Parts: sequence; C-alpha cells; structure tokens
Amino acid sequence: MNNVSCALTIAGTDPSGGAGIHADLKTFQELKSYGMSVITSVVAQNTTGVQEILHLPNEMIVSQLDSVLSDLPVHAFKTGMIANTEMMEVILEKITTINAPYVMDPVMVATSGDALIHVDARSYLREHLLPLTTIVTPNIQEAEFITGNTIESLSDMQDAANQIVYKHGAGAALVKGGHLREEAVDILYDGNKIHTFTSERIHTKNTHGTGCTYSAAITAYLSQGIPLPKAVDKAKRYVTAAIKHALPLGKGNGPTNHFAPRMDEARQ
Ligand SMILES: Nc1ncnc2c1ncn2[C@@H]1O[C@H](COP(=O)(O)OP(=O)(O)O)[C@@H](O)[C@H]1O
Ligand SMILES: Cc1ncc(COP(=O)(O)O)c(N)n1
Repeated sequence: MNNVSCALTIAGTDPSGGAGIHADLKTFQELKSYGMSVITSVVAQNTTGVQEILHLPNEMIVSQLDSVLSDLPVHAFKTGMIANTEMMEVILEKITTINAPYVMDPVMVATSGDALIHVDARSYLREHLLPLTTIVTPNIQEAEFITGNTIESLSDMQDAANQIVYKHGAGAALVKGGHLREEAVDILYDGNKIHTFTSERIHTKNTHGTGCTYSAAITAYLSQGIPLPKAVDKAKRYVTAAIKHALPLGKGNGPTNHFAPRMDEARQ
C-alpha cells in the first residue's frame, strides 16, 4: 500500500478503552491513518474515575520514541497526558527531531475530575512544549490556566485563542467550549483569522474521552495532508457523531463511539 499516512500518539493508557492512547488509536484506525503509540503512564481508570497511576521510567519513554522514530515515518503526532516536568523534558528533546505537525491536547484533569499531571508540570508545558505546537486544543479550564484569564463568553474564548498564539507561541489554538453554552461551540485561531465550529449540544453523561478523540481526529487528518482549519472541521464532525452515539457502558461517564461517525456518513 503506497501513501499510507502514519499518526503517532504520546500519551497515557485507559484499560477501559475510552480515553488516552486507546481513544487515539481507535480514532486513527477509523479515519484510516496508521496508528502508533508511545506510552507515558499506565493509568488504572474506568468510566467512574482514576484508581491508580504508574509512570514509566523516562528511559523507557525515550526508548519507545527511538523505536518508532528510527524505523517508521511520522506524518503527524499528538501528545496527551505527560505527567511531570522530567517526562516533558525527555519528550521535548525527541519531538524536536520530528518534522511533522504537532497536535497538543494539554491534558490536565480527567472528565471524572482526577488530576492527570503534576501541578508544576503545567507551567513547563506552557513555556516549553506549547511553542512547538502546530495546534493546541485546550478546554475552557485549560485555556484559563494557559492565559491566566477567566473565560465566560465566546468573546473571552476568542481572546484566549489569540493570546495562546501571540503571547504563548502556539501555532494555532482551538478553545473548546463544550462546557460553556447551550450549543457546543469551539473557537480556532490559526494565526490569520478566527474560525467558529458549532454543533448541537448532546444531552449525555457519556463524554469520557471526548477531548482525546477530537485531538486524535485532528492528528489523523493532518497526517493525511489536510490543512487547518479543514482538519478541525472534519474532526469536529467526527467527535460530535462519536458523542451523539456514545456508549452507555460502565457505571460513570461512558465512552465515545468510534463506529458512529462511519454510520452517520453511510446514512447521508
Ligand atoms: N455534550 C456535548 N455535546 C456536543 N458536543 C460536546 C459535548 N461536550 C463536549 N462537546 C464537544 O466535544 C469536543 C471535546 O470537548 P471537551 O469535552 O470540552 O474536551 P475535554 O474532554 O478536553 O474537556 C469539543 O468539540 C466540544 O465542543
Ligand atoms: C490517559 C488519559 N488521558 C487523557 C484523559 C482525559 O480524557 P478526556 O478526553 O475525557 O478529557 C484520560 N482520562 N486518561
């Protein structure tokens, strides 16, 4: 098979299959990019929350990155959960050698409310990793941390997206308003203009892994050479269908459904 698009995720695990590496690989597969993964932390979690976390030694993270980078092409990559500053430092050194779009999901807290990264690591992420990105995809809470400002309206989201690019050096910023208004509105600033992506709000508690799914879909489309903002537009459709048909599995917040976007497309 020629012209295969290769997408890499660097993130933590979710044995219940809804978030992290698992959501990323399912999304890459559904969108027809070849998926690869480097695991940062093994997370015992499910739809109700996080039970335990084991961080892999930094040497093992580097070793996994070397295994991939010495042997296979990477056409786009994303980072998710990177738990602490030391881990960020070793990952930074390796990813600066990759010549491909970089999507950062600045994961800080899980949908369940459990902290996924050390508080100190947030500043390192903002100061050192953010300037390397092609696009960063913060939710409101993460955008508030990055900018230091409260976000309560669409115009606050636009200001935050602008600031994340101009002041903090991201290539582009997609501020996700999933939790803000009746409609699910996301604001993208790509360095040229503001783009708005709106979908209906779906009344469901099954939103485990939505942020991972969205950023993985953007990564898959970028790996295929689709430019921003088209890649975001297509990814927004993917995640909306995945939430609309989210699976009522588990006792807490159920996972997104990766078969759903394909089914929706087939119906059109
Ligand atoms: N209930 C919902 N209905 C429709 N779209 C949603 C809903 N919740 C979140 N979204 C959308 O899902 C995507 C992921 O956003 P969000 O849930 O805010 O990310 P995170 O998981 O990082 O908190 C965004 O496009 C957001 O607008
Ligand atoms: C390993 C890992 N990474 C990220 C998330 C965030 O998930 P969500 O997409 O629901 O914010 C998670 N729960 N676990």
